Amino acid sequence: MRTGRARAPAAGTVLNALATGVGSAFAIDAYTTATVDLDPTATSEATVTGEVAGAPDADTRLVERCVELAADRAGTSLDGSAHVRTESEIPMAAGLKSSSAAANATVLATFDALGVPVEGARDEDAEREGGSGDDDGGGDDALVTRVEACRIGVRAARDAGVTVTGAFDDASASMLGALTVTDNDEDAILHRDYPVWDVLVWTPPERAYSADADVEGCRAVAPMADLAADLALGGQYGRAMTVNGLAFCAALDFPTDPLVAAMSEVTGVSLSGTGPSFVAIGDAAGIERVHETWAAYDGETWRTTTETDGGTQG
Ligand SMILES: Nc1ncnc2c1ncn2[C@@H]1O[C@H](COP(=O)(O)OP(=O)(O)OP(=O)(O)O)[C@@H](O)[C@H]1O
Ligand SMILES: O=C(O)C1=C[C@@H](O)[C@@H](O)[C@H](O)C1
Repeated sequence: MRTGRARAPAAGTVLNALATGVGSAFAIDAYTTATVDLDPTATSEATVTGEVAGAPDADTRLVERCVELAADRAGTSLDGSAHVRTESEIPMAAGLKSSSAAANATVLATFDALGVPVEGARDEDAEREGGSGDDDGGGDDALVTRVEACRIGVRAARDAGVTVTGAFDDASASMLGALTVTDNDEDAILHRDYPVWDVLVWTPPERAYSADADVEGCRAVAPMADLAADLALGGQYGRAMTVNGLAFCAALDFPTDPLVAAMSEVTGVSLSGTGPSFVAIGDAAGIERVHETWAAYDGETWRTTTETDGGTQG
């Protein structure tokens, strides 16, 4: 039996990509951990099974597909059985990129089990991969970069049907850490930065699966998404977030009260992903004032910070 482990962080939204294909997200300090057990004993049919700790009915197709695709990339055929188990601090289908974190952690854990180190400091990854959707490994097939590992998880998410655009924005923020702006149609990184913020998250009790989101409604706010993209590419992440929040709350029929209550106290505030969570970024004092207001809402309100390390093996 060979066992591999890895973890990857959740993320919050600067810009939802459902309107135009351009999106932006930043990693936060909450994690999903994956453990992959590979039993090489040959069976008549190789099996990959999945399990989500605390959620026996969860759909495990995403993480199972991640194991298959990572093994393919490593040139290993899964003749025996493979089992992946995830444990997560991130609520599922809450807008906090649980699917990206689970996919990234599983791909990294599979490579860990196979003894394949995933290369690349975060800046090297961004430089090597910046702007190119075609160059998957810097030209060296033996080398797996973190961006390539991330693209494997994005492909698995598309295969499993849990995403609309592939969500390379969320996946790259989770895998590389810090903040990315991406073109999800090309799976390309357009911009990268390392802001340090206090972060407030409100997660209402309901859940919203990204694959069920009203895509036509999101496309209708494309002019505001273009404005948010210009702001984010110019480094004005907070203003981009708040424009995004107003536009996508309108498009997806979420309340704007949490945004209005927060926007004069913080640097930026938005609906995260396709909801229902909201995220605010700013300094500690402003975040604490908004915390007092959001704490009265139903569900969980919690403080965290930006995360800059991204996914890690072992
Ligand atoms: N911890 C996990 N382990 C295994 N699979 C997971 C895990 N978290 C999420 N998933 C998969 O992702 C799906 C949820 O995807 P969805 O995109 O709706 O959630 P999200 O990533 O939290 O939301 P958003 O994209 O709005 O941030 C689940 O149905 C499951 O297939
Ligand atoms: O499924 C998708 O393609 C996406 C889902 C949300 O997280 C969005 O925030 C993201 O930009 C794209």
